[in-house]
Amino acid sequence: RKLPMYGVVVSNEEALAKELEDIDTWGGVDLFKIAEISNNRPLTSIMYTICKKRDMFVKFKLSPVKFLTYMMTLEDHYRKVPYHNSLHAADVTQSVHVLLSSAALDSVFTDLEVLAALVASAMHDVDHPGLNNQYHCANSTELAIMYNDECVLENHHLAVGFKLMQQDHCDVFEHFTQKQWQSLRKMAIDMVLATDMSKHMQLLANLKTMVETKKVAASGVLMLDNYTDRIQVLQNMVHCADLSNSSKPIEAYKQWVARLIDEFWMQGDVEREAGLEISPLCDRHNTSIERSQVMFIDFVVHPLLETWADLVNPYAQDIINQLASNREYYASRLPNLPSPNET
Ligand SMILES: COc1ccc(-c2ccn(CCC(=O)N3CCOCC3)n2)cc1OC1CCCC1
Ligand SMILES: [Mg+2]
Ligand SMILES: [Zn+2]
Repeated sequence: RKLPMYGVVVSNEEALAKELEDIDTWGGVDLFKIAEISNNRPLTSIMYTICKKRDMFVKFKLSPVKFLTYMMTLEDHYRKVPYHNSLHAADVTQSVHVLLSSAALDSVFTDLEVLAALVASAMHDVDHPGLNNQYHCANSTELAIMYNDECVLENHHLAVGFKLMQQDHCDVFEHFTQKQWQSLRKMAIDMVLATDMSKHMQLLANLKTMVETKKVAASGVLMLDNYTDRIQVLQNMVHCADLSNSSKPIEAYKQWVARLIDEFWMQGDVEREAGLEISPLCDRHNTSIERSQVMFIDFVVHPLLETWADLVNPYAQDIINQLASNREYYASRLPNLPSPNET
């Protein structure tokens, strides 16, 4: 049976082909347009295109039909919340695909590690309710009770992502040896759990140490000789992709900001309605969008991406440059503070 070129049946395959041309480039795809053309299946079409390009179906004897059934089921389990929907998962998956292709990482990772990073990215926020971990823990929600306040959402995303795979028609890795399956599952779990912001400082510290002690082969590629080092690079890679909005072309960045603020404000509305304390940045009557973006770039994103750029030096300079220009965009639009003599 002939499968659709990009996994999803679309009205206009040439238009989709055109949008997917620069899938190997940072910020090279317009995901919002891909969502429109693919009948709102950006995650399925992006993931299928990447896995086909990386020859995963041949390498691992994956059934394209089962793969597509799983991806569409996974995509259906992303909620229609403003930010944490399947478009964000498609964005992180494409970003990881580009980071994996850094020349400094050339043939550093095995095909199984690459597949694990792509699967982790695709499922990393599935069934996100649009309410963050702080909300779940503060209110001892069902999920917080289930996961004892520890990486609550991230544990849930993994549970849903892997549960869907147990259905026979979604059993993508049916031909895997027990060893392959256990390895992919452990690596995907370690990567998704590392997208919890509470792990950020530890991840960054590990990455800095790795940069200081990095061993590079004569060919210029990184040498990672144990699981701890290998998984740390993969965890930081997915984490960088998860925080990559501010280092993408400004038009895309502005869209992500608008979607995230919408989701935060919806959470604030839920908290206000319930008479709860409104979480930081979630009060629609009191937010400085520009200031919070500039501060987040200065204190979180830039330190992380700069360290990543050092690790794969010089192969992330364009990412750093885009981040700097995007920071300037918001810094130059900071509402000017009342000058001291104004009351
Ligand atoms: C487009 O702007 C952002 C895009 C992504 C993030 C961001 C932070 C942490 N992550 C990783 C997942 C996580 O832990 N989250 C998901 C976001 O909500 C907080 C818990 N992602 C932050 C962003 O901006 C900052 C927050 C509001 C103003 C400055
Ligand atoms: Mg998340
Ligand atoms: Zn995410």
